[in-house]
Amino acid sequence: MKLIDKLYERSKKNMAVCLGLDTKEAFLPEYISDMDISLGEKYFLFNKAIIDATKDIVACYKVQIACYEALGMDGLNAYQKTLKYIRENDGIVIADIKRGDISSTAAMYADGHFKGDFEADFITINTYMGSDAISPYFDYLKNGDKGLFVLVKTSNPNGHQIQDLETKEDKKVYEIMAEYVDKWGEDFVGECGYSAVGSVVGLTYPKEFLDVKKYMPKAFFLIPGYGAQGGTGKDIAEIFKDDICGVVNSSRGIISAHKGKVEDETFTTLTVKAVKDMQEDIGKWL
Ligand SMILES: O=c1ccn([C@@H]2O[C@H](COP(=O)(O)O)[C@@H](O)[C@H]2O)c(=O)[nH]1
Repeated sequence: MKLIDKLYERSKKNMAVCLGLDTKEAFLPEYISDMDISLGEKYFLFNKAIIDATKDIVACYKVQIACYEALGMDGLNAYQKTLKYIRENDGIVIADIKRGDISSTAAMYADGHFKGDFEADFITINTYMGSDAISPYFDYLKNGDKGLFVLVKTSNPNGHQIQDLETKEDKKVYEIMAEYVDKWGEDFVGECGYSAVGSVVGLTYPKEFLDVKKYMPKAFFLIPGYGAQGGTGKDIAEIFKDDICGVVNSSRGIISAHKGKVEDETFTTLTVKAVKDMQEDIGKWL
């Protein structure tokens, strides 16, 4: 089975929940904070406990590399161990690395994140530098066991400054990007009808989401913006009207759910509850 088909199946089974491991010191339960080990080692113990508790109820995990890079080598060690642990447990992992560069450098990013120490299943990329920033990844997509999520319309408040500009073709910049995503994905479509070249579109702009979807009917979506950024299950209803065409990420909303409430080994009961609440919130509108 191709990776995109596996992600699609898991998304349908687990109500599209993508659990974001944006691990930060402030989110650690006290029993881990108090340990006499490095911060990176604490991050991994925290992530491992969350993965063990949620691996059968989420569609996938998204690991935000910035949270680990911020700790230097100690953090990158935790990042590596987290990706490996998810994949060893038959989980699907999206590395949120948002890379984008000239093709000779993009080829190095492809090697760095699709094999070796930092091997992930999907990675996020930024193609606002054009086709050169994506073409080096295509070789890795041919076998059907890797995938990409391309930034199209991001969830942040000021994304409109560039992405919503009108072009001389009477389309917005993000609409042009969506057309490119559709073209780039043509050769990598799975049995489910979606391509391994997917798209990042934020839930914080539900109207624009419906607009952008028309330009790339084969794109599977990575949808950030749920929970901490204000997105809700109601916002996703229209987007998922015909099909569960993506995964919805929540990071802070899930991994900090226990803070100030449960600080011992049982903290993951509140992580699981946060995942189930999110599933219910999405499911009730479908
Ligand atoms: O448009 C985008 C693209 C990526 N992100 C990332 O998703 C998570 C969101 O975290 P929350 O805590 O659920 O808000 C984070 O890693 C972002 O870098 C995004 O938010 N918007």
